[in-house]
Amino acid sequence: MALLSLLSHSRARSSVLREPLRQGGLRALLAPWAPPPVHPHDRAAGHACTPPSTELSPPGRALPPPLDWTRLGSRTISSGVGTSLAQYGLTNHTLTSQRRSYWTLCPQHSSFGPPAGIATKEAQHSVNDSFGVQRRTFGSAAEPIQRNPDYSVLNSDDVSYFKSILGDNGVVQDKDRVAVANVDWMGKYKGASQLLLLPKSTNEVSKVLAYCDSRRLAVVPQGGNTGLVGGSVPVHDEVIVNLGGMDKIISFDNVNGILTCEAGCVLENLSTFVENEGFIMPLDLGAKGSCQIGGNISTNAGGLRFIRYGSLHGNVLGLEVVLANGTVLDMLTTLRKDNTGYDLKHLFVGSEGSLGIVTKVSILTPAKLPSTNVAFLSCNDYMSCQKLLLAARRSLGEILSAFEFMDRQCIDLAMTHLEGVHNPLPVSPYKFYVLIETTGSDESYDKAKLEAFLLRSMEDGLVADGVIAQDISQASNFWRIREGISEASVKVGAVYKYDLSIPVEKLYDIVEEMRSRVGDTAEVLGYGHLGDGNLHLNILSSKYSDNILAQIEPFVYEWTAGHRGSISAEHGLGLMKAEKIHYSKSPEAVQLMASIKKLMDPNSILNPYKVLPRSALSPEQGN
Ligand SMILES: O=C(O)CC[C@@H](O)C(=O)O
Ligand SMILES: [Zn+2]
Repeated sequence: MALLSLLSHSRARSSVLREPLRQGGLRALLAPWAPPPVHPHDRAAGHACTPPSTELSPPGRALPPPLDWTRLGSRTISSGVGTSLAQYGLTNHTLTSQRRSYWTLCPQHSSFGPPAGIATKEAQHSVNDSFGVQRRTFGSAAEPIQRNPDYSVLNSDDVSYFKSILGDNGVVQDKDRVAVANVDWMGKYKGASQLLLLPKSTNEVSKVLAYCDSRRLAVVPQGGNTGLVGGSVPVHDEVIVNLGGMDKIISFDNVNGILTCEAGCVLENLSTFVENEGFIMPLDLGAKGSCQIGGNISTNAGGLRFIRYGSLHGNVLGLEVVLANGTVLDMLTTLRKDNTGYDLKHLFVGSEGSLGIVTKVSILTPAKLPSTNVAFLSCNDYMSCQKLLLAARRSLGEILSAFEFMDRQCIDLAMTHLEGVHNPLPVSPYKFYVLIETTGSDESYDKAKLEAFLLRSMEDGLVADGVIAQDISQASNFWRIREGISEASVKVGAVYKYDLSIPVEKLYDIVEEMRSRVGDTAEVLGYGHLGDGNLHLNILSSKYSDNILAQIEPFVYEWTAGHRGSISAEHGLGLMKAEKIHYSKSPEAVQLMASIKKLMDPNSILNPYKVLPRSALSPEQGN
C-alpha cells in the first residue's frame, strides 16, 4: 500500500541523551556550583557554551519540574521554521539552565547506580573492584587485564598537589561522584579510580599531566563518557581527567563559519549556538545531548551527517592539545589550507586520548539550509535498500543529507523500549526500514525532487511503503526511532555491540549469519549508516553469557577482515578492541603506531590498556 504523504516540513530532531546521563549522571556531578550564567550569543571571548545558572545552587532548594526533553529538543532545532525558542518563550539560556538544574539536582538520581536493567549480577562479578588486580570486562572474550605495576599508586601528596593546582572543587574524591565517572553509560566497563580531576583551563591540564608524567600516574581523559568501547573510563586506578569544565565558546567567524571552542562543550549546545548564527555542526549523533566536542574529535565520531559533510579529519581545522609531559601543542589554526609540513592534528583525531588531551578545537561549520525533508520508508528486502541508496545518490545528489537503515527487529525494539515513539507505517511484514533526509536551499524544488524520487522508487518496487513527515513532531518521531535504537538496546539486559565497515552489498550478510549462529539464545539487530557502509550489529540477550560470546567472537572479526572491512567504523577501539586491531591493520602499521605512542608518551600514562595491543608496546608499557 502506498502511503506517501507528500508534504514537506523543516527538520526537527529530538534530543536523545544517553539514558544514565539523562537520569542524572556524570554531568550532574561536575561543576554543580558554577559561575554566573552567560548567554551563548554573547561571543566575547571566554563565555560559556553551557551557561551555568546561579539558580542551581544550593542543593535542597525547590526546583521546577523536569522539562519534556523530546519536545524541547524539537523546539530548539526547529528554529528555522518559525518555531524558535523565542516563540515558545524560551531563550537558549533558559533552556540550558533548566537542563542543568535537572541534571544537577534531580534528587532521586543523585547517587551512583548502574543503569537500570543492565548491571546484572554477572556484570558485577566480572569486574574486580579492588584495583591492582586482574580485571575482566564483561562481554569481552579478552583475558583479564593486569594492572601495570610500573604505574605509581596515588597518595595523599598527589591529592594535595592537585588541590594546589585545581582548587578543592577541581579535585573530587567523593565516592559517589567518582563512582559515576568510573563506569560507562552502558554499565559495561567499570574502573576503580579514586580520583576525578576537573580542570578549567589548558594551563591546568598541562600542570596535571606534567605532574602525572613525572610521578608516572596513569590518566584516563574523559569527555561526556558516551562511548561504546570502554575508551573513556579507567580500567584500574587511573586518575580521571574530565574536560566538562572547559566549556567556553572562544570565537565564531560568521563569514567563514569557523567555530573555535573549548573541548568540553556539549555537542548539542554547540549546535544550538551555531544554528542561531545560520550554520550547523558538521556532525550530529544520538548522544549529542551529553557528548563533548573534544571526545567527538578524540574518537573521530562519525554520526548521521557523515554522508553529507564527511569525517572530522576534513572538518577540524585546528586543535590545541596537551601532550603527556604537559607540553601545550598549539595547532589552533583556522585556515582552510595549510601545507606546511606534517599535519599533526590528524594524529589526535581518532587516537582516543592515547597521544594527548584535546583542549581546544576549531571546526568548520556548514551553512544552515532552509529546507529539510525526512521520509520514513519500508523495503521488502535488503537488495531494495541497496538499490534505493544508489538511486538516492543519483537522483537526490546534492540535497541528500542522511540515509539510515534499520531492520524490523530494530523497529520492534524501539517500539517496545522507547517512550512516546510510534511506527509511522502500518505493522506489516516489512523487513527493512530506511530514513532519508534531504536538506537544501529551495523548498519547492527540494520537495518536488524528493516526491518524484519516492514515487519512482515505489513504481520500481524499491520502496514498499513510506511517509514524508508533515510537521516537526513527525520528523522528530522518525529520527527518534533511528537515534533511539542504541538507547533501547541496553534496556534488554545484555548487548554485544559491533560497529563494522563492510562493502554495502555484503553488509547485511553478517547479520543473517549471526542470526543462524546464535539461534534462539539472542536477538540480532542490524542498523546503521548505510550511506557510509557502516553497520551497527547489536546482539541482545537477557544476560551476558560466555556461550553467546563464543558464538560471536572471533567470528565477527574474522568475517569482517575476510571481507576487507573494518572492525571499527566509527566507535574506536577503546578497551574492547585494543587487542583486535590486527584484524584491520597490518603488523607494520600497528608497529608504527606503537612507535608513535612511545615517542609521544614514553611513560605510557595516557589512556593505558586502550587502542593498541599490549604485544605491540614494550612489556613494561604495554600492560
Ligand atoms: O549503539 C550502537 O551500536 C550504535 C550507536 C550509534 O553509533 C548510532 O549510530 O546509533
Ligand atoms: Zn553510528
